[in-house]
Amino acid sequence: MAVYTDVAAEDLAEFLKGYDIGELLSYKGIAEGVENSNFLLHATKGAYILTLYEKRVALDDLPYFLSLMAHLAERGVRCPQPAKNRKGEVYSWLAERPAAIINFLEGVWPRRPNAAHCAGVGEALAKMHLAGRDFPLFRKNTLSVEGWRPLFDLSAPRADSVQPGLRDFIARELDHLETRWPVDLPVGVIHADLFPDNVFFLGDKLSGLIDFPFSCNDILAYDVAICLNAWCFEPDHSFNVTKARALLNAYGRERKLSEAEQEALPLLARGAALRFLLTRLVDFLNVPPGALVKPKDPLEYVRKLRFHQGVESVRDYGLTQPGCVA
Ligand SMILES: Nc1ncnc2c1ncn2[C@@H]1O[C@H](COP(=O)(O)OP(=O)(O)O)[C@@H](O)[C@H]1O
Ligand SMILES: N[C@@H](CCOP(=O)(O)O)C(=O)O
Repeated sequence: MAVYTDVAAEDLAEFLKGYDIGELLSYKGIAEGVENSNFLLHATKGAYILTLYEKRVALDDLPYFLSLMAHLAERGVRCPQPAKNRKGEVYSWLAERPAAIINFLEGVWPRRPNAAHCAGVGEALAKMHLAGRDFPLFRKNTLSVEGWRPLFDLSAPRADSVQPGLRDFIARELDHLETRWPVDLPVGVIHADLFPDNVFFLGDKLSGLIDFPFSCNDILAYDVAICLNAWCFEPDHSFNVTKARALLNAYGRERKLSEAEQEALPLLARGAALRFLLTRLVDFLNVPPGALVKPKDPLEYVRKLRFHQGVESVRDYGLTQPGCVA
């Protein structure tokens, strides 16, 4: 989260009259995160998160992820629920942005994820994939392979100012992935951004998943690849195979990865690394003046991508027997 758009107290108090959550007691912007403007809100009936959806969220996509949260919660996946206003709507308008209120989820995200956290996220991801099977809405992933070249075109002219040679590095990787991206792997509802800051724990126990604006329909194993990138590297950028094994095994206990999915994992992990490299690069080069946001480091994902480029088989991610989750 971040704060791109400020909200005046009078406007917020007026906005809250449309909801049955009581009077505004206090609110403050949340500096964490990079995508939307978020506020922690205290009202007489409880604590909530107010989100104003910014650049990467299309208005047409709001019903998808807001109703997905309700769908998942009904099937036992712990995640926040959108509050409906008095007209029964899950979002309305504030400060000229679409805005939603969701309930506050207890827990903290792990600053230093360990193997137990990785197992927790693997299990929760698989359960989410299973719970999404009968979700009736469809949303294409605009940040999958077809979306990467437009991001590259936006960032290419200034990419070398971030690191010399970055432009060519990305261009080569994009060519590689565009010609090999799998088309026949199992698809379904994916979270698409299940980073540590989007998974809450109480002690070692996972207490819930947040941040669904990127959720969409895409290759299920691509979601696993996103998590391998987000959870299984150390601060010194080395890959931690113990964490990866814990994540993959826990995932596999709930939803077994097919042989084809396992074989595709190194390529999917390259794609996932490139996706976050590109969005971070675009954001890094285009911080809006006055925004309360700390752009994330694109070069972290260059290093991760280089690691995956050197991966020969899924065994390098901790799986010992292709075709079966150890
Ligand atoms: N439902 C929630 N309950 C409690 N805290 C939340 C909730 N949603 C978001 N937050 C807080 O806001 C931070 C960033 O939220 P996130 O959804 O990742 O932002 P963004 O909209 O930029 O993707 C989280 O790390 C957490 O501290
Ligand atoms: N996870 C993305 C950034 C978007 O997620 P947010 O939850 O931090 O807003 C990344 O790390 O690049």
